[in-house]
Parts: sequence; C-alpha cells; structure tokens
Amino acid sequence: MNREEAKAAIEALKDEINQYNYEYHVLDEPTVSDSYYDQQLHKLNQLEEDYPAFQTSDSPTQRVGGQPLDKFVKVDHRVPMLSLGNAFNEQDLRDFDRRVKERVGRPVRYVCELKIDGLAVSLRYENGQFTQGATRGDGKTGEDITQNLRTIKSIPLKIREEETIEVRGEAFMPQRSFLKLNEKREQTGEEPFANPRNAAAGSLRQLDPKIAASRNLDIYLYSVGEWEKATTSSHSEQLQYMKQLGFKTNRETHTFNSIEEVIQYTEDWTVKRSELDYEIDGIVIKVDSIDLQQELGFTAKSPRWAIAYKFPAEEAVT
Ligand SMILES: NC(=O)c1cnc(N)c2cc(Br)sc12
Repeated sequence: MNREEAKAAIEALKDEINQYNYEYHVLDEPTVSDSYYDQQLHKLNQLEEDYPAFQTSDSPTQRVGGQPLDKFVKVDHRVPMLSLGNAFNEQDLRDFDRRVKERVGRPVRYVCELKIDGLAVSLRYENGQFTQGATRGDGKTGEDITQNLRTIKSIPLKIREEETIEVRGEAFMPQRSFLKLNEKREQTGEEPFANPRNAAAGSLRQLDPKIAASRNLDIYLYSVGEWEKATTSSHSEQLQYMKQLGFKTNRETHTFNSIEEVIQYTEDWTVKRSELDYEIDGIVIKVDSIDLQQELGFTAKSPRWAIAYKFPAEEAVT
C-alpha cells in the first residue's frame, strides 16, 4: 500500500468507526458486532502507527488522550450557563404559567425535558471539530475537562456540519455502571460513591483521562450556547438540529400547549422515572418560542421562560 492509499484507507476507517460509535452510543442501534468493531479499530490503529502523519484528533483511536494533567485550566463561558428557578408542586407550575401569560399576553407552547441528574457541561465545536469541553462551574467560569469528555463515546469528535457551535448538556453515569463501579470499589476497599451524580462528577474531575475512560459515562445534550449561524425559531427546532448534527438528545422530550398537559407530564414521570437507566431529579419546562424567551428575559438569577420542576424526595427505603 503506498502513502496515498494509506491516507485514503485511514480516512475511510475513521468515518466508518465514528459511524459505528454513533449507531451504538447515540442511537443505541448497533449495526455491527463488537468483534467486527474491534477488528476495524485495530486496523486503524495499525495504519496510524505506520503513517503517523495521517493521524488526526477526530480519529476514534484518539479518545483517551495523553498524559494526566497536573491541574484543570479555567474556561470562561462565552454565553453564561443557566441556572433555573425551581417549582415543587402543581401550584408553583400554575404560578409560573400565570407569570408567563401576564407578560406575553397569551397562552404559549412549552417544551418539557427530563432533568438529568449529572454534571452540566458545555462542548465547543470549531469548524465542526470538538475543540473544548468545560464544566458549568459558577455559570460564567468552568474548568477545561476536554480530555475527559473526549472519552465519552456518545460525544462526537466532529459533527456533520463544519460550523462553530457550543452545545450544553448533562454528563451522567448510567445506573448499571454506577452499581458495577461501587461493587468494584467495595471489593478494593475504596469508599463507594453516594449516587450516580457524584460518581459522574468525580469521574470527570479526574486529572488522568484513563480513569474517566474506564467509567462508562454518557451524556444528553439539551441547549445551545454560542452559535454563529443561529437559524432556529424554537427550542424544539434547536433540539432537532442538534440531533441532525449527531448529538445525543433525549427521546422523552415533548411539547405541550397548556400547563395542564405539563402538569400531567410531571406526574407521569414522577412514577415512571424508576424505569430509566439513569437518574433524573425533575422536569425542565421551557417556553418553546425563542422570540418569546427573549421577550421574557431573565431575573437576576434565572430565566423567566424556564423552570425546573423538582420531584418530591423519595421515601427512604427502610
Ligand atoms: N433538558 C434540560 O434543559 C436539562 C436537563 N437536565 C438538566 N440537569 C438541566 C439543567 C439545566 Br440548568 S437545563 C437541564
């Protein structure tokens, strides 16, 4: 095989294996066996070793980065990451709806999304390449955890448009992985994590990316930050576009035209959440229209156009 053929073979294998990762980790619809996946990844590893000049950062072989960091670098969010006001019962939700209608003067369409109990992160893509990932921090300044986020296989290393966009989401540890991790920690005499949220946060705050890579983390993306060509007029359209770009979005998201339906959705998920393989601590409700979001604006602390309904604390199992 000559250099040109090797370059073409590497490009083809990168796209093929990135697609397999997308099918398995984003769609949960694998089309090849694990052994065939491993065989193709081995082929790519060999070719990149023989032709290192053709190895690029968006190669699936480059997910587990180099050396452990000695500290995390601070990152300023170009668009601050939100914090939401809380609702704890039906009346709080009706009050939220009343405040929105008083300002907007008519009923609005809401988007309801599961509130994932993980670690809020921001992912930055420049010309379609994953360039930086950061924790929420205080909303304005977070920590650069790019190396650790690269190990999450549901995070694309490059997206389907060569554009510059920041997306926000929640990294989390699936319940199955949490139970397995704590079993192992108890066997090795380590302190078990109290809950999957702490386990995910603890994993992403490791300076050695090999540890994060071993923790089987996952992510759902749910909003955009800086976006040079923002073209959508509603949040639900933004979610649809993020999905087209190759991001993992949550399939339980729904739009409703009344607070009654929103209340029903929160009641349904208060019961159904135990069926999920990841923890949620509530429901996020947003006004769908971007124009109306801008009209409603923010209070000193949080948006007037969104609220987080928090599930009642579960009865302690005695
Ligand atoms: N879908 C969403 O908007 C969403 C899901 N899960 C979360 N933990 C959060 C937190 C904020 Br702030 S928004 C949001």
